[in-house]
Amino acid sequence: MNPGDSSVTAAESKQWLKQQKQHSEGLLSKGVALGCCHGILVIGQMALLAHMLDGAIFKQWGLHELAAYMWAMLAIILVRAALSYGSSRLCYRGAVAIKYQLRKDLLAKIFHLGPSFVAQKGSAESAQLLHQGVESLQDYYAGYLPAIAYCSVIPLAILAIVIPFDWGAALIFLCTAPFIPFFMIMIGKKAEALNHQHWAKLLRMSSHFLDIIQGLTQLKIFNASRQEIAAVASISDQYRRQTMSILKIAFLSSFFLEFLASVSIALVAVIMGFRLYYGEVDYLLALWVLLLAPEFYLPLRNLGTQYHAKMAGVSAAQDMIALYQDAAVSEQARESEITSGQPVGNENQAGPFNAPFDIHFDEVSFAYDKRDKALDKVTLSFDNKGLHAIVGPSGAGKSTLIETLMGFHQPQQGRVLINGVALEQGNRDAWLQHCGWIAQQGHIFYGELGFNVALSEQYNLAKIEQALCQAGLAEWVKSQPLGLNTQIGEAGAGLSGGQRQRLALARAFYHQPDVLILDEPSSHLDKDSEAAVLQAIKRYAEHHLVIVIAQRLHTVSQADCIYVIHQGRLQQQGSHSLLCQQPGLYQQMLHAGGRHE
Ligand SMILES: Nc1ncnc2c1ncn2[C@@H]1O[C@H](COP(=O)(O)OP(=O)(O)OP(=O)(O)O)[C@@H](O)[C@H]1O
Repeated sequence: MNPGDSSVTAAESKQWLKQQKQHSEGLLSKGVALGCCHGILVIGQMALLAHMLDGAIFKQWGLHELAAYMWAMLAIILVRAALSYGSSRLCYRGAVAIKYQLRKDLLAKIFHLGPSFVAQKGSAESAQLLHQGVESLQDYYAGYLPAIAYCSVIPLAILAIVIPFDWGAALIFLCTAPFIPFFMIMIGKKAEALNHQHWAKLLRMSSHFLDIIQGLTQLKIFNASRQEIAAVASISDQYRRQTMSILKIAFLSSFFLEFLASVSIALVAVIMGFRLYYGEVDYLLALWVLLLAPEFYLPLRNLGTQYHAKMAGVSAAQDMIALYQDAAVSEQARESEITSGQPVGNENQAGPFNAPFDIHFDEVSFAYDKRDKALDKVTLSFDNKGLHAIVGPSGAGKSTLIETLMGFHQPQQGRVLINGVALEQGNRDAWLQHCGWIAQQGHIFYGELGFNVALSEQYNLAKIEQALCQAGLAEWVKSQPLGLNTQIGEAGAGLSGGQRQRLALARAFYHQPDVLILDEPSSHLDKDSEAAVLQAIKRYAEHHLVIVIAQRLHTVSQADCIYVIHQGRLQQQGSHSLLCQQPGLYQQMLHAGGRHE
């Protein structure tokens, strides 16, 4: 799904945003309640002020008569200040609690949808949704939603109290108030569409920036940086123009709201002035109504200033809902597979998978969207331990086969059976807990070396040292002044290709997965280190299942079983010595020096 192409309507988005209030653990409601009390108390404060002015100006009161009112005034000001502080703080904390929960949920959904979803959507867009998208909800929950509540409570409270004293003044309030929300809705319609386009453009711009930063070296080498800078300038300019259009609407709407509010207050003042002149009301009442008039329009004016927070929140929420829907569809597909699938083997095993594992691909076919089959009726088995290798030319389907084994792709035909249970019938997350996967470019996280091996701040020192030793990295770590506390830069900056690969291997040895999958585990290593690492892998395979993807055939000559894949089909299988004697692709690859493009 492209951003901005979301099929989620604004109404659904608003409904969904309201439902998320439950994550604020009541903080938002308490904050709004305090805010309402703060707003309602203004009626008393203005009544006191009116009495004081009336007394001091028209009744010639001295300090003694005014003192009681002044103390009451001080008390009310202090109470209102405390209520205002408490309300803002609770609303802020409520919004933070909602954001925290949403980030957790969204991240869980992204994990559930897996790497293929992130690859399709774009990592920058996913990150932007998690960061900026969720962040834009802060003002929605802490600003816009309370403003809505104040609008429906405070003006009504003022009306309800003014009516018994002077229904005429209440009538003026009642007639002028609807102009403001009416005008806001008119402007909001136009601004809503613009805001959604603005959000979509922001997502595209983030993707573009990330692409450029990641490919900076390539762009420099191929002298393409100028075109890219021009492309970025053009996207940024479109974004700037869109931002200006939104700002124009925001300024215009603020101006009209202020204008309408000022005209309304002036109208109240003029009408009350005439009524006072003709003796319909006394000074005290006229003064009180006049002091209350700005307070009556204040929540409506505040709502106007919070309106952009609402639109930004609604736009971001549309993409979040789309993500939830994608996750729900994937979940449903999995559930329907479970209910419609024929139970295979022992049904009780369908829950958590238990080691040791026998893996069987039963006529598995899979094609990426509208592409030729990447896997075509593949039938093969991996025993519960030993070294197994998958070889084949580039684009043969080796990675797809492994990703299907890890449940990232659902076969369109056939099944992957783990201990006799179809993978889609069990819990994929439980299965993944038993797998360790070292991709060709194993990801190295920003952080300390020890963390990068254990993927946790708390680690077992002896285990980590053993893992580093197995991966041939122990000597290098010892030579570092900070040892395991050595800081590693983003994506392994500061490490050579070989060190990164060994670090990723050490991670696998530390975690001791039952099924270890390695993609070209020695591609960045020199001959001596390669032999040592292959030896360590072979030793690991004595008690675990290890599956190695390789194009360099000498790295798999010791494998217990080699599977040769070509154009998504299993072409040959057997030991190195057997395949060497068999005419076929393996022989051709051997003669071509291990590679076959
Ligand atoms: N995300 C994707 N979307 C569409 N097609 C894909 C995608 N990933 C792979 N393919 C296609 O599926 C086929 C198998 O790809 P795969 O990556 O599994 O091959 P491979 O054997 O691992 O290649 P290599 O050794 O070069 O990594 C190829 O034709 C490839 O173009």
